[in-house]
Amino acid sequence: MSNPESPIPNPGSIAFIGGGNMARSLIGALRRGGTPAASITVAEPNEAVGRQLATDFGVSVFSDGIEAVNGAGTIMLSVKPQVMRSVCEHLAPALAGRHPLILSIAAGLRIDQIDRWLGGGYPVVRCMPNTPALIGAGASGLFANDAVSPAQRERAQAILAGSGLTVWIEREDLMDTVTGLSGSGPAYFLLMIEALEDAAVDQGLARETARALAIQTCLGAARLAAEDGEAPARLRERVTSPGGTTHAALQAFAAGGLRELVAVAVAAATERGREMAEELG
Ligand SMILES: NC(=O)C1=CN([C@@H]2O[C@H](COP(=O)(O)OP(=O)(O)OC[C@H]3O[C@@H](n4cnc5c(N)ncnc54)[C@H](O)[C@@H]3O)[C@@H](O)[C@H]2O)C=CC1
Ligand SMILES: O=C(O)[C@@H]1CCC=N1
Repeated sequence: MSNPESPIPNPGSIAFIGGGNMARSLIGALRRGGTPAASITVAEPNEAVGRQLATDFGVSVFSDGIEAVNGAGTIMLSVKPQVMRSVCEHLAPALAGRHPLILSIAAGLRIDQIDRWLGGGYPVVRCMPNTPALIGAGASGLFANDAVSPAQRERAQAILAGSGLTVWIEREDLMDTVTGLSGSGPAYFLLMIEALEDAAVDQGLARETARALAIQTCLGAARLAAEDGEAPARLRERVTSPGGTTHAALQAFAAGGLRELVAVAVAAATERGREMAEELG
């Protein structure tokens, strides 16, 4: 495991195929970490999106992937899962002679699918980042196939580490679990912030005040869990006076089956990743 404070070795020349939200976050992190703009190319068919990337990060943007991958040592596949097959099949002839390192951040898609669509025999690292990557507070799981060399593992990790925590996952099927946990996870905590805010507003607190308190409470709890060294359950006990207010709230959560509901939600996200992979062949 590495944390965001780890030094970021120069990851070399990298081509992003798809310059949307996640790619933008990862490119921003690479640039902030000192990767020169000249080492980054992007294929992005949406002109406005591409122009903004070029303006903000100084990177070269092409409308066609073939131009973007020319000479790149690492290819980051950052398109939606639904277009990944056609994107890979389009790139295959241009990559066949040199087999560069392939990274994919697509939810669900398995390494064997991506490798097959590219023509086979590629070193592929499947990665699952999340949106807090935008501010360097992301969390990524990574899994490499056997064709990935130790140096390529380091390179893959360096590319993701600029945007936050990186963790190597021991089995590829668990990457769907990572997707259901941390890939989709920012949405769960944001939903909790929304719900807390709404509950307090219903009781009469001003929305602005409720939002500020809810956000800071989420941030504070996360920082405590990250920095204190105690397990989250112990930290929760410290908040919970016997017969007090927190106890009353936690009892309400338990009566509503919160833990079970969270397990069902994570399982639904995990399963959806697997289904998407099946649907896309
Ligand atoms: N949004 C999230 O929270 C996370 C997303 N992911 C994965 O990241 C990938 C990208 O997701 P987002 O950035 O959210 O989507 P997005 O829709 O913002 O970005 C995808 C980009 O690909 C471009 N594109 C479409 N066809 C293309 C082609 N043929 N060649 C090059 N570019 C093309 C689109 O114009 C778009 O800008 C997905 O596979 C998703 O599963 C992974 C982790 C978290
Ligand atoms: O919802 C999705 O499919 C993507 C993958 C993880 C987060 N967003």
